[in-house]
Amino acid sequence: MDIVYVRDLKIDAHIGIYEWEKRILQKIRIDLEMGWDNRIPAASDNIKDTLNYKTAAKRVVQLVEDSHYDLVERLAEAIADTLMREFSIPWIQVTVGKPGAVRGSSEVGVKIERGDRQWQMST
Ligand SMILES: Nc1nc2c(c(=O)[nH]1)N=C([C@H](O)[C@@H](O)CO)CN2
Repeated sequence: MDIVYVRDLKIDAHIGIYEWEKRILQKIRIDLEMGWDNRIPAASDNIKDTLNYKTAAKRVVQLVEDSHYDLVERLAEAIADTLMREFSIPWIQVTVGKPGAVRGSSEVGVKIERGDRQWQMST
């Protein structure tokens, strides 16, 4: 399966389980790996045939900025669900990281995969 990806997308989010976290914005970091048949836009050279990484990234920024979840697990699920539904993505991997949340670690977070990884591209 081909992939369209967005790496190291940094967004200010309301996220966290503690009261003090609910009052502040924290930087989170997002990686997306999205399954797509890239042979079609490669043949047409037309943006309409792509999974447009700019549009997808902007949708994630909007979703994160409009949300306030406790857990990174919940946010990762919301991102996966929204992108799969709105962009007809067959398989997605979403990483949500909180840099600096744990002393001594550069980043903590979750990585989830949703959809059909065996999805076959049309021939
Ligand atoms: N698996 C998780 N563990 C923790 C989370 C989380 O969202 N998922 N969140 C926190 C706190 O919000 C922490 O980031 C504050 O520093 C702790 N563990």
